[in-house]
Amino acid sequence: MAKSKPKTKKEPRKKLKAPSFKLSSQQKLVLGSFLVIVGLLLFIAFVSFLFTGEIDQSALSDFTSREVKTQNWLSKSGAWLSDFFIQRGFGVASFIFSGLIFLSGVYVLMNIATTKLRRHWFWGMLIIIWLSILFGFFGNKNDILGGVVGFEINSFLQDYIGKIGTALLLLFGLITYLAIRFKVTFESITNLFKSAKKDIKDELQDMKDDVVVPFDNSLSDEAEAIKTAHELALETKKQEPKPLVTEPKPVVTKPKIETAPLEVKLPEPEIEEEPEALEIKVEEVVEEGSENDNLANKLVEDFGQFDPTLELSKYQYPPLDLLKKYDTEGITINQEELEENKNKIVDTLNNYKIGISSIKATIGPTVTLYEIVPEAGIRISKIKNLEDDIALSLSALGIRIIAPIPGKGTIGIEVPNKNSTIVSMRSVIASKKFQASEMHLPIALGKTISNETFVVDLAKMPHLLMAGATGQGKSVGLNAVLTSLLYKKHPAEVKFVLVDPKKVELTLFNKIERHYLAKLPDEADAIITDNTKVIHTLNSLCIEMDNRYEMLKNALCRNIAEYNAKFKARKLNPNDGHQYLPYIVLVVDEFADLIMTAGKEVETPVARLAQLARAIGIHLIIATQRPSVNVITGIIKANFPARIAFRVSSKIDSRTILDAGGADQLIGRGDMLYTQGNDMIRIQCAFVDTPEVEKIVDFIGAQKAYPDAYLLPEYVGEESGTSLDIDISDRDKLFKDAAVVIVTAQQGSASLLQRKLKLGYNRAGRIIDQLEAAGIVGPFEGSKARQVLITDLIALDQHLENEI
Ligand SMILES: Nc1ncnc2c1ncn2[C@@H]1O[C@H](COP(=O)(O)OP(=O)(O)OP(=O)(O)O)[C@@H](O)[C@H]1O
Repeated sequence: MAKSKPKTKKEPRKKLKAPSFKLSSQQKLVLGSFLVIVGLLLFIAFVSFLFTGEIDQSALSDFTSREVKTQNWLSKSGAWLSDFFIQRGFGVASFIFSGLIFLSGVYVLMNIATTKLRRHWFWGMLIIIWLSILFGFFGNKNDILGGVVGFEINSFLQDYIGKIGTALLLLFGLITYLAIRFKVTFESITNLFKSAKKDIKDELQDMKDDVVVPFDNSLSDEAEAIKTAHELALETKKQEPKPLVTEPKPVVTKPKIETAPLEVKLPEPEIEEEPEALEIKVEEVVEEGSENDNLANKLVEDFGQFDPTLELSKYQYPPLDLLKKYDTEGITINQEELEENKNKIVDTLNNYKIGISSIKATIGPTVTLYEIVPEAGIRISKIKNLEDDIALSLSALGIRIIAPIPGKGTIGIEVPNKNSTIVSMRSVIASKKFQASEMHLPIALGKTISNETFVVDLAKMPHLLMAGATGQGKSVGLNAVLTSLLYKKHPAEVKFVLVDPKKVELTLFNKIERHYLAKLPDEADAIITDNTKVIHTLNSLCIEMDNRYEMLKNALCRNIAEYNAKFKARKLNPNDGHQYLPYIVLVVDEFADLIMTAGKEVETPVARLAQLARAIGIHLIIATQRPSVNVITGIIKANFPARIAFRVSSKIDSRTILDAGGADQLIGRGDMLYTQGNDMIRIQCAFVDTPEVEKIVDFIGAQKAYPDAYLLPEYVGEESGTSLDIDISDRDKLFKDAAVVIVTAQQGSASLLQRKLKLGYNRAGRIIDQLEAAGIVGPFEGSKARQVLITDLIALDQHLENEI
């Protein structure tokens, strides 16, 4: 008897529950609109009751008689319901009922899962009771504020704990509600007060500043300083409106250089939607309130968003002080030099009967740009052809003529400064532009001719080709790129794969192996110097790429940013093989060497990665000192739209890198041209020398690290591939390990193997087939994991022994 009781109790409950989850769309429409209307009717009746309740009192006793009329806007039913809920129930808090019923209707109509709704009802009811008691505390029995319930509970409480006790109990209820519902803590309240105090203080300070300095001359932002300089230049021009053909005066712009040391402040990494072209096609993600979403929301509510940096939460970004300040930093204006150059340019052009209507100079760190506006009727090509003549007359190397300067309507003549200044890494890292940038992979390359810090996003490039003759600043450039990323990205967010056939340039980075580097499993060194290992690494990256695509496809995401955002929002289950994906930056310091020795074996995976890897966060930086066509082949060039050229020895080399001349006219020592497909920008590369890099890696290396470098999937060369044969001797090396993983987890899925053993998709698939042949897992079952036929590890051992 006792046993049969729960059965009879459970069965009807199951039957009752089922239809509530399986309403057809039509039923949902009917039920949803019914609830919405009931909610609205109740609300109207309640509002009306506030005005007509008293008058209708007498009519309530004669509810059945049709003669008795009521004033409520919903007539008798309205009067009766309002009386029931408000007067005899919970007072004005009953309005919340109408809201809850209305909300329920909306949930049913919009097909939103009911978990959240249940929570609304639970908290709603508690608020109704609390409000009713609160209002009852101040009211009397017939008061509509608290209703009968509020009044009765109050009188009960006051009998036992008195008025003060009841008031304190109400306060306690409020605190409990805030603590549970909104996760309010004592700290958060004190912090709120503190920040409010600070805001007021700041506001007052701002007001003070506004009054004292109406125009701030000591602007720290370079861009603004330059703008001001231009404005001043314009003003000067206005004062001298007469354009002198024979004696044009240069208007000197004197950009202000930022010297104040800035503290490195890193904004929270933020994932943005990426609008770039994408390789994989996925179905539209249906943002419906599915059970998964609800679970994710609940997890986020309970534990907050997933924080990839948690494992190294105490990680400190390198401070700015590790970077050197240079004496030769800061632009000095040599008025004589400017005047002299201007005269020479004007004279040379005059010799060829080219008149100038105005000339203006902008002094950059290495070159000065003279912008000239020729007189009407002068052909631009005529000036362009005089490049060599102007260079001769100025007796200077590295003259470059930009005719016309895109978007400006002037012709630019770049003349190297006699004394060039160093652009320190420190100044670009400290710049507001870099600090405030919210790019995925920000790189501070250096300063432009107008002395603005030049910051680009590697994730948008999406790959970078760097070339230049030896000794012109390539290695410094690579270090600048790596340093920028180290200053801005947490070890959890980016990993480097460093290939250094020269064996000296990147060795320093060994110290941050367990923080920032990625390597092949079982490899002693993370920095790859051996050519065969480079091939393995490149192929391994291709496998990583395929794996990542698979993960993105399963997660219905188009790119890494979307995927990581979804993972952070706990919408992807790690048990399904999902994990937070760091960006991977592959740096090859001497590509020519690799191509010469390995040819196609290197070119093919590099081209494949370059073509496909952008969406899944693998970016390539390839440097070479031999920019010839057999190194930078067509297929490589086609996939590297972003290119940097340091000085090269011939126009042909310049054409190979940039598809245009110009790199042969640079002056070296970090003077470079950058292009991302269209315009070419002249930049002075930021200078960071080896001791500075050493200090940075020492600083990072001394901190707590991950147990190992980021492991790339293992690549098994073609020669060691296995067949699908049942032959035991042909099995994969990892067959036994895989069997253990599968039997332990009791889940026959290839993605489990991929994750646990760090394998590529194809290899994991092959092992699964071998496991099937060995009778360890069952046959393919579509989207479901295969059945595991061995129950535990002892049985597995026996099974394998019997095979031999
Ligand atoms: N941005 C820069 N600012 C000032 N000087 C620089 C800059 N870049 C390079 N130099 C100078 O040029 C020298 C050579 O630079 P770097 O070692 O980067 O050349 P490289 O192109 O890598 O040469 P190699 O190919 O032989 O390694 C540096 O030691 C430094 O003195």
